Amino acid sequence: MTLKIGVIGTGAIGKEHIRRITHKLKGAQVVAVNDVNTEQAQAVVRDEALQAEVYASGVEVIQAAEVEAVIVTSWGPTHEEFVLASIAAGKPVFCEKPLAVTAEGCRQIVEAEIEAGRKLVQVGFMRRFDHSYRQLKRVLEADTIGAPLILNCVHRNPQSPSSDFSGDMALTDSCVHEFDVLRWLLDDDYVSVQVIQPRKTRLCDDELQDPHVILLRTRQGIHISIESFVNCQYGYDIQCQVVGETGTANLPEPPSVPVRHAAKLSSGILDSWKDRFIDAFDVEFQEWIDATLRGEMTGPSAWDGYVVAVTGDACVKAKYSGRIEPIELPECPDFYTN
Ligand SMILES: NC(=O)C1=CN([C@@H]2O[C@H](COP(=O)(O)OP(=O)(O)OC[C@H]3O[C@@H](n4cnc5c(N)ncnc54)[C@H](O)[C@@H]3O)[C@@H](O)[C@H]2O)C=CC1
Ligand SMILES: O=C1[C@@H](O)[C@H](O)[C@@H](O)[C@H](O)[C@H]1O
Repeated sequence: MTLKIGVIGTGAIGKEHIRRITHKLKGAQVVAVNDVNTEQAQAVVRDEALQAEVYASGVEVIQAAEVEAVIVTSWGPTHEEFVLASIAAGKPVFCEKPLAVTAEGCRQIVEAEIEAGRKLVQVGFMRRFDHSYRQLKRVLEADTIGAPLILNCVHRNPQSPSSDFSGDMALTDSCVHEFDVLRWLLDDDYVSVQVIQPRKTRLCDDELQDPHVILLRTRQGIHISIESFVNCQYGYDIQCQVVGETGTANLPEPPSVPVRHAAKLSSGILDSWKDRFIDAFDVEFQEWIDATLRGEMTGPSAWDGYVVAVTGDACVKAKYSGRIEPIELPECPDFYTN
């Protein structure tokens, strides 16, 4: 069986996902695309030799008879409309982060999905599919280091990740990956957050605060520190250390050949999320394709997207209030616990 997919947004990550579905993964075919930049959408169809129609709008892709499932990789503020339209059409939809740019938008998606009575939405939190995070989770589940007490995490990009990167996007656009993967890792939820603004680097846009330190507390009382530094210059560096009652466990580093040369011992550091998470994206999409063909939805849900948005909003509030702010969530609906 082949899953026939429509893709909305053929920019940087849209192209990557189209390539992996077309040339690497099994069980799916891209049959329809759209981008507000029509020439770009046409170029992807040509360059990847797709048997796909270029539609004039995202909604037309969703409604196209040949499209069985939708991938949304357009600009963040457009996600909500396309996810809601996919739910209305009864079609499974994979949406890159963010699910919506406001918590209220995410909540509307949650309500629409519950109303539809069927899980249709998966959010692109790919770290849950990363081999190293999965290894770390297994160590915690085996109780090897006792109960987790403290997490020390780092999210560093060499330069601001996009030309429109501004304001509080470090909190609402970059660290969303930590917000999702850490609650998954710990099987826990956040209750409060404090955001510290250390001395600013001189090597970024004057308007931008960089770095930030985000201090989260979970229901179980676990203390999490996330350093977000999106202009660190030297590379793309993701770290996570769990301190437990009887030991510590670190996220494995990406493999790199240690070189001894000229009185130095060195190893490489990656410089982009594309390389760091390339395998995670492959696993994420293969699992999504397989589950969708079985009529299931097994990855990060609309509820997970909502929790992350609420966490991001609380971070922004904490940044400007300078106080510890509560992270208030309603009970998770039964729909998402089964
Ligand atoms: N999971 C991850 O690690 C990553 C996720 N992303 C997310 O993926 C999404 C896209 O990011 P990029 O590809 O880097 O951005 P991009 O700017 O390269 O591509 C976005 C595309 O959306 C198109 N677009 C904008 N409005 C549209 C509309 N109304 N209808 C159809 N197309 C429209 C633009 O023309 C552009 O081609 C963002 O939400 C971003 O946060 C991006 C990078 C990494
Ligand atoms: O999603 C991503 C970017 O949009 C974001 O801005 C980067 O900081 C992340 O590391 C990357 O995974």
